[in-house]
Amino acid sequence: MSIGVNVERNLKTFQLSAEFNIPEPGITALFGPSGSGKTTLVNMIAGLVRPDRGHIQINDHVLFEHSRGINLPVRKRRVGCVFQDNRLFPHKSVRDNLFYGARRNPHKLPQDEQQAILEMLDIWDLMDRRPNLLSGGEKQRVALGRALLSNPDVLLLDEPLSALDHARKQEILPYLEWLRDHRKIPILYVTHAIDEVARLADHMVIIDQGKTLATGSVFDMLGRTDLAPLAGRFDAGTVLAARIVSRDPKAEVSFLECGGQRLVVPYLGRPKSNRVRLHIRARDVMIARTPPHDISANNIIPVTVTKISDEPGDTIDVTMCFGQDADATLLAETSGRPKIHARITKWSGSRLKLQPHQKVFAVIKSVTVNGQLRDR
Ligand SMILES: Nc1ncnc2c1ncn2[C@@H]1O[C@H](COP(=O)(O)OP(=O)(O)OP(=O)(O)O)[C@@H](O)[C@H]1O
Repeated sequence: MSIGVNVERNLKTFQLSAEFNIPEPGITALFGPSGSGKTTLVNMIAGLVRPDRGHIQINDHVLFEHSRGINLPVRKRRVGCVFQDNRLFPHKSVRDNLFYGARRNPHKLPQDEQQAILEMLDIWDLMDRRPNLLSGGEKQRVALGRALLSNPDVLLLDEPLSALDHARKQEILPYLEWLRDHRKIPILYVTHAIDEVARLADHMVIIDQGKTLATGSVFDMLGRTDLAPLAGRFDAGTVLAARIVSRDPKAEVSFLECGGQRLVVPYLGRPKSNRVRLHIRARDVMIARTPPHDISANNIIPVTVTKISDEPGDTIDVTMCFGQDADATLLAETSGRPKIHARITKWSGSRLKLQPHQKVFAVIKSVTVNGQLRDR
């Protein structure tokens, strides 16, 4: 499964010219500041806005191709959409909303897959209610169910959680994780929230002022310190893949293994899977020349400095790879050895006399590590 997008559109005060390919299933985060063109792009894929030029393709299914005059209507695109404002029919029951698109769809989902989706979304008790009697989180679950039951080739989620409070977001996120891990369809997920990107996404497309700025794996993109200034929202950090080694419920901590190092994080209470994805913000990482003792921080990782970016401002971004062996820097480039980023003041950097290839220690408080379970 793949999505290929290469489109242009002139909207008088705004020019969109974006190009990206999403090569495999999984969640691709479409990330960018307000007004950068994310919703316009989603609307183009959905068939709600017509590009001036270019093409949009899902696998070998061409949705739009200017040069050949192809512009499929919305109902022929096999695209499922969930918007921030859910757009449920207020006069229809949850059941009728759910099956609205599916009834007229010639590509119906098999009965058992429909059941699996309804089970997963846990909406049996809501079936006869009207949307005005649902909570925000319940409405979004129904909107998600309606999109999935239409058996789409691609799912477009345009800030589906942004109108929800923290508790309701936590209610929906596991459903999105289920989708990511169990449905083999590409999902394009528009969000402003970097913690959602770190938790859910496999790939990232970063868009600014109507242009694609960068695309790549979420591990690479979140570590790109050069993208940090993007509207002040792109809070650079590190996403690491780790494995749960053991847990201590009494001490309320979990012990993980990542790149040959042990990491301690707050207790992860959902041990369904032993894989975990960690998000560590660059500003939460300290650097020490010698291993500190008698310190509350639980994670003191021997690392080697690979890069120091010295940009205007009072901070520097230091990239370090795990390990202090002679060829650590080389291994980080060639064998995917984990890297970690720290943002420290220039003053600290010069005090520590930091330079590339230097052996130092990355110090991370457990509580600043955001750990999320993942099946893969
Ligand atoms: N129909 C239109 N006519 C003219 N300008 C438009 C039209 N639709 C969108 N725009 C402009 O295009 C730009 C991009 O808007 P868009 O809604 O795609 O951004 P966004 O990245 O989704 O923003 P947000 O995160 O705030 O939702 C904005 O400057 C907007 O005013």
